[in-house]
Amino acid sequence: MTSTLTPTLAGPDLARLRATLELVRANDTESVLAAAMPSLPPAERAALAGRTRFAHAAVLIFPNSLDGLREQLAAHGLDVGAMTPSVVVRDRLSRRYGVPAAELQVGILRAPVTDAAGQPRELEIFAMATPPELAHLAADERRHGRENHVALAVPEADPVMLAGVQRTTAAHLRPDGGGYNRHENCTVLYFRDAQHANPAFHRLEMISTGEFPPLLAAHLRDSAPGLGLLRLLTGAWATQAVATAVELRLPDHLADTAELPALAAATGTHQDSLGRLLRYLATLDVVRAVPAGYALTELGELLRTDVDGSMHSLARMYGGPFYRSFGALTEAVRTGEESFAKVFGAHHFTHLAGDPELAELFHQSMAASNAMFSELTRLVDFGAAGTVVDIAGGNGELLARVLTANPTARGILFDLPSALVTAGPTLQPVAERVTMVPGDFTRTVPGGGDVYLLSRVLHDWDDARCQDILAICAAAMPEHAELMIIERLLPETGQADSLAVPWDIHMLCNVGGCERTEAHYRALLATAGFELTGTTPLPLDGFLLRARKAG
Ligand SMILES: C[S@@+](CC[C@H](N)C(=O)[O-])C[C@H]1O[C@@H](n2cnc3c(N)ncnc32)[C@H](O)[C@@H]1O
Repeated sequence: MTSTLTPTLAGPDLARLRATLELVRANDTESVLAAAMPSLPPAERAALAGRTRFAHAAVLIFPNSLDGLREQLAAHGLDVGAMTPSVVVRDRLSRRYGVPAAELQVGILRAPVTDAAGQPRELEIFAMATPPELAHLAADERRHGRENHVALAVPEADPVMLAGVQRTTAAHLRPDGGGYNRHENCTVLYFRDAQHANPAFHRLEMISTGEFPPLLAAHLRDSAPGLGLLRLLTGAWATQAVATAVELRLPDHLADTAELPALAAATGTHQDSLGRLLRYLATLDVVRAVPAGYALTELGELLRTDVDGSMHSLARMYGGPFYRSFGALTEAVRTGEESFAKVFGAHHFTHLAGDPELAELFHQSMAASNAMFSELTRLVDFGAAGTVVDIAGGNGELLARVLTANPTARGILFDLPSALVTAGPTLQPVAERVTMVPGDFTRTVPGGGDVYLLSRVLHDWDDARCQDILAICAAAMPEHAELMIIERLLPETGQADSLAVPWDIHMLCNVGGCERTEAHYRALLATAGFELTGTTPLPLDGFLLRARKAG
């Protein structure tokens, strides 16, 4: 049945059409990318612009009828081609509003547009015939602009290039479905930023000639609502799977055999269950499947007990005591007091003092980040230092490295007695040049040193305690001595992806301390009469902060 209605274009739709037309005229590929993904770094934006081309911007309008719409649009200066039916937008509207698809009539019209630089682009117009009973749908869509999008063509897509384009985009926008259009032989990937301030950029469409089945399947999988959340919610399972593997010394045994029966025998485990654990560990990139069974990945190698930089103690701490205290994180956030003390009945270091085995495990686990220490000894020449005093130096891992790299330097390891008893094996190769001094840094620290190290100590404490520790160091340090602090630094602005951010929560939960920005440390140092003289990055998001007494 043909409608005899003359379509009327509502004022708001005309305004939205004009705004979209203006957007097409005013933009090029780079500016569309900049607007759609403001957090995309300029170098990546330029690379993406080199592989894509701004093709069109789209808007959905709501005339009362689709018949004669071309003529209506022409009367408003929009020269559109023939209308084709839209299945994708119709089905999305049908699902969104619970209206049977058969009751919705949606067409696509395209108007060629030339941008300011003379480049050919298009205005894509989706039009839904809107009888009065669908007016609510039109009002809601106009308000939220959910079907607005900008489209980029990927002219010479190949599987590797398109995977890079997809990954780069997905780091800034959420994958939001897509499909392969057999008639036009093109693959379309949708991305979404529902919070974008400009509704025109709520959706981004990437159109590539050709069919890319594995890539499209992965994109559709990532598009499922809740997938990211499921990954977050199962993070604890990953922690426990790794901790269990380490508890069973599985990484050590995997260094000898790949076969499941032999692994089950060596670890004293139920073979089928061990197989299931290994299959899960493979998805976490800790092991990989090989013809005979499983082998360690590069990451898994770090969980062996006999490798330099082993993280096996850290896995036991994070899957053990710290796992239990994280279970009470809500309490820490509620009160601002560390949950470790609630769970174990005493502050972290008091608890360790009464449990030598746990103290040993903790100090070994601190050594898991010794990549920071190797870089420090590479960056700093301690040759002329004379005496290096490591304040709260734990089991001596850092001091041993400093003295090994600087054969003329001498060292003092200062820490609580419970820590010093764990230091013997670590310091053994440099034992002749080291003095161990037990003590409490809230009372005194050794004087007469040339370099004072404070590695990962200040983040254990609140500002008031840090000021005390720094003041006690200042009082003990000769005028010429240098203070070297190793800490992670919170980003000064924004949400930069720094390990300091999760570790700040770790500090809240386990010791009642916090991570800080560089400015925060500068201010703390100033209260004790120190001047920050330099900040140098170290591996694992660590930093070396160098300070001297202000003149
Ligand atoms: C996080 S660990 C850092 C260890 C080492 N500096 C490192 O970077 O691996 C903190 C150290 O502070 C020590 N500590 C805690 N309270 C102390 C106190 N009151 N006096 C001296 N050392 C203390 C602990 O024993 C522990 O070795």
